[in-house]
Amino acid sequence: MVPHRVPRWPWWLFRASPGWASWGARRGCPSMSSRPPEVMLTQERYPVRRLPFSTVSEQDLATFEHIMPGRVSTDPAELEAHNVDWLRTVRGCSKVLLRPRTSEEVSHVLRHCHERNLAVNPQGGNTGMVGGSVPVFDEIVLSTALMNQVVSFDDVSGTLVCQAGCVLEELSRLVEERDFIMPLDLGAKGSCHIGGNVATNAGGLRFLRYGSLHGNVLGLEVVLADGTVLNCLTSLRKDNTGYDLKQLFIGSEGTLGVITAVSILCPPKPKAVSVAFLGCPSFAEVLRTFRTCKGSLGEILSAFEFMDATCMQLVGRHLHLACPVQESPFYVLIETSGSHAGHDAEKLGSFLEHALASGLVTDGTLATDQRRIKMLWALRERITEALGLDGYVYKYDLSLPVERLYDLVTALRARLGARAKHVVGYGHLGDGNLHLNVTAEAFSPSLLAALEPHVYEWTAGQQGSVSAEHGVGFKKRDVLGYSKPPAALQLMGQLKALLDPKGILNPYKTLPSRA
Ligand SMILES: O=C(O)CC[C@@H](O)C(=O)O
Ligand SMILES: [Zn+2]
Repeated sequence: MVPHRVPRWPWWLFRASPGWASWGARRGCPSMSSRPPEVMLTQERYPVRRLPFSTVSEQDLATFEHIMPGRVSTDPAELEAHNVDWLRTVRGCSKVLLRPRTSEEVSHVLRHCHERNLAVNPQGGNTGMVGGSVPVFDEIVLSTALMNQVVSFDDVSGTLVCQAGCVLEELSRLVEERDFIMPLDLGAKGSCHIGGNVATNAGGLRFLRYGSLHGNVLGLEVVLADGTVLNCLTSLRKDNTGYDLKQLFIGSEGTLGVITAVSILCPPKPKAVSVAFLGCPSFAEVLRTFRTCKGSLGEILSAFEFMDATCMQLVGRHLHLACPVQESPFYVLIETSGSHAGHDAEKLGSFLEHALASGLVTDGTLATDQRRIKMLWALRERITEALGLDGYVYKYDLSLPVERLYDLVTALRARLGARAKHVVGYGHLGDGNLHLNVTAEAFSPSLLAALEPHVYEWTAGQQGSVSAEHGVGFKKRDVLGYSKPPAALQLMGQLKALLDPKGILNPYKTLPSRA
């Protein structure tokens, strides 16, 4: 059985400054008695200027109402949740929320916005990490929430075709009932939309086994800035007819077009899943364990995650999750997924025996039933949540050579000393992806100055990437130069100008501000 993991980000546990719990920002939020301080407006915290877009007039509202009767909102209370990111770090001041149901409606909206020079912020589940899904100023929020129809599922090929607003967890349930799984899984699956996943090229926990959405997405329907509907919603495995245009929109964060439907390839559901949670005496041993594990487990290895001792302490302190093995400097979570329980158990058993005997790991526990698998995954998946309860969090999502993955964490601890509350490293080691998080009592410009550009310079020194899987959004747009050459950035700007000449789609995101 595929483990059922934490269903959605527990948004209410996050805080943007110490001393208060986040309030009312997301769907399904419980009512809380005291209202927390508002998140600072992005335009106040960051040096960003509004571009000369038009502002929405009564006439525009009437046009939208005509396009989608009853699905145009100007209610400030309703807009609040769409203006603030789930980490409660950025906030726009949009006055209009549109909820189309069809790509035709999206097309009519964009045609009108293009003519009128109105900026638009496409929004899925608003679960992003880099401020890409909320307006910076007063961009119109174009939500995919009501575009939630499954079009078809082919249980021979495993191809799912659905609208962009389908929630990942609901799609997972649907395909699992038919003995398939979604090729991606994220902690945010209870809220995130498949269109948002594709627009941000979300990575997640199944990347090691099934690869990126650039490989799993077979086709897309996209509405361009001028309202043109680009129907590339093919379900073909092979289609070598010139430029693979859909790839342009995967990871473009709604800056080149609005994804309205997706055709995606789902792998067969593994018949046997096991999870081993192991303690390692040092990072060198974590690396050796990874190497050995790849060699011994081969095709059944489906995840190799790691976390350091501080992460474990924080999930213990803030979430009361108990460490299932002896305390260790590092922990790894290894998942296997295969088609034959006996065969997988034999392979995993001999790998674990070897790892323990040779001192690669000092202690470990193995789960094969769904309840324990879920428990072990929670230790890794809920680190973000524990960090959110620790204070203000500075987040870095880096791609690095796996041998150097932890060096920056150690170096930063020495560099920051008592200025940081905690410096932790965890992530998708199997993908060379480090989540470096630094917590502090509150946001401080001087701590930020100690972190940036140092973290980015260090990453560039390793030929790494400043965004492995979280994307660029608003927060990382001015550090792209650390990972991309000027000619690549120039070409990105040219593509943007070609597809969205007025720059109305998700402005202030993805492209450098001085492009
Ligand atoms: O909070 C983070 O920095 C990472 C979140 C997510 O990508 C994860 O892998 O847990
Ligand atoms: Zn991650």
